[in-house]
Amino acid sequence: MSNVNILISGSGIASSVFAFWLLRAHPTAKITIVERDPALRLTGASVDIRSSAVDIIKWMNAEQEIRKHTTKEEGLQFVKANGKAIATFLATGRSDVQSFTSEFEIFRGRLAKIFIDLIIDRVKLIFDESVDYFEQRDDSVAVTFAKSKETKTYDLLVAADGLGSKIRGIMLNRKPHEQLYDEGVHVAYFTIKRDLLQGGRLAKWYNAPGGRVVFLRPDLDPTGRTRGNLINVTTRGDTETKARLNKALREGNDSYMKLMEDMFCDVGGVAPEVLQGMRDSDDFYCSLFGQIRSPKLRDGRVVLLGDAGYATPGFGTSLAIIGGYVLAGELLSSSGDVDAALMRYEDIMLPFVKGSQGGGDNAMQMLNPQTMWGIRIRNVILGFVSWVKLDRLVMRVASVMGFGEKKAPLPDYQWLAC
Ligand SMILES: Cc1cc2nc3c(=O)[nH]c(=O)nc-3n(C[C@H](O)[C@H](O)[C@H](O)COP(=O)(O)OP(=O)(O)OC[C@H]3O[C@@H](n4cnc5c(N)ncnc54)[C@H](O)[C@@H]3O)c2cc1C
Repeated sequence: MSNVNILISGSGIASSVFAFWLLRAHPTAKITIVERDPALRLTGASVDIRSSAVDIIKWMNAEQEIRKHTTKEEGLQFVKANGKAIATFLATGRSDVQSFTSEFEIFRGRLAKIFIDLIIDRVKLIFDESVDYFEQRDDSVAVTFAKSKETKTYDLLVAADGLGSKIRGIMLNRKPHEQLYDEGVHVAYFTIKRDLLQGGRLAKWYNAPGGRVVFLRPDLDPTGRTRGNLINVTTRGDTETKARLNKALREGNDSYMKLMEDMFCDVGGVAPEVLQGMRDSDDFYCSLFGQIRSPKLRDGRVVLLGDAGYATPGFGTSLAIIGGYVLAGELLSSSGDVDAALMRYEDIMLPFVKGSQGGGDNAMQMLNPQTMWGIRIRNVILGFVSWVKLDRLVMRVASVMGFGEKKAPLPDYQWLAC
C-alpha cells in the first residue's frame, strides 16, 4: 500500500477525508485529485455532521476547528407570513440526541476548507480537468482525461465527484441519472447581504400553498447576512411543476432565479426581500434533493465514494465522511489486496446506506402540505408538539431505547489514528 497510486475524481468532502486517512497511515501513498472546476469549490449552505461521522472528525482531531466554525444556529422555528411563531424546536446541543439543527451545523464551504487544508500539501491537485473514460486492466485502471487527452494508469480510481458522477454511469453501464431517486424537493441556496433575522439565531420556516417554502438561516458574518433558501416541494403527480423546475435547473442560475421570482412573487411577508437578496447574491446554488441508489459501489479498480455512490439529502455529508474513512481503513488493512478491500467497503457501506435512505420517503411532502387547509392543520399539530415538548420526549426515549441516530458498523481501524 505504501507506494499505491490513486486517482480521485472530485475535490469535495469525501475526497479529502479519504485522502487524509490514507496518508495518515501511508504518507508515501501517491494521490492525485482531479477537479472539474478551475478552483476549489468552497461555497454552499449548512450541512451537518451526525452519527459515526462525529466520531471520525474527533479521531481526525478536526472537532475543535469544526466547532469553532459551526453556524451557531439555535434551532428551527415555523412561522406565519407576518413572522409570528407557530412552533419552535431548539437544538439539543448533543450528538446522541440531535434535532433538525445538528450539534455540528457548518457551512459546506468552511467544512470543505477545513478538510482540504489537512491534505493539500501532500496531494497533487489538478483543476479544470476531468476523467473522460477509463479501461479496466488486470491490477490497475487506465484513465483518459477529457482536456489533455492523456492516458495514465492508476492502482485505483475513486469517483468522489458528486451526485451526477459520470464515472458511476460508465461503471454501471447506465446513464448517471438512472440511479437518481427524486424526493420531489428542489432548493435554491444563496446568501442575502442583509440580516433579515434581526440578529436572531433561530432558523425560520414559512410555508405558502403549493409546496412553497421560504427558509431563512442565520449567517456568521458580523456585518449582517442571512442564508436564504427557496424550497419547492412537489407531489408525485405534479409532473408539470417538476418539469418547470427541472428545465430551469438544466438551463442554469439565471433561468432558475427567474422561475423563483415567478413562483414566489405572491407569497408576501419577507418574500420580496428574499427574492431581491437572491438577485444580489454572489453564491447562488440550486439543486434537486435526490438520493443516489446505486446497486453496487465498485467494479474492478473503480470505486464510488460519497454522493457519487450514495447521495442522501440531510445525511450525505456524514455518509461522505464515514465512506472516506471506511474506504481508507479497508485499503490499509487488506495487505495490498485491493479487490478484497473494495468488497469489504461495499459490504459495510451498502446496507448502512440502504438503512439511511428509506425513512425519508414523503417526509418533506407530509411536513409541507400543498393547500392552505393542510398548512393550518399541520400548524396546529406542530404547535402542540413543540408546546408539550413532545419532540424532545420522543428523541430521548428513542435514544434510551437504542432507536436514536444509527451508527455505522465501523470496524476497528483505531490503529489508523496512532
Ligand atoms: C459547490 C457546492 C455546494 C454545495 N452546497 C450544498 C448545500 O448547500 N447543502 C447541502 O446539503 N449540500 C451541498 N452540497 C453537496 C454536499 O457537499 C454533499 O452532498 C456532501 O458533502 C457529500 O460530499 P461529496 O464529497 O460526495 O461531494 P461534493 O462535496 O459535492 O464534491 C464533489 C466534487 O466533485 C467535483 N466534480 C463534479 N463533477 C466532476 C467531474 N466530472 N470531474 C471532476 N470533479 C468533479 C465538484 O466540483 C466537487 O468539487 C454542495 C456541493 C457543492 C460542490
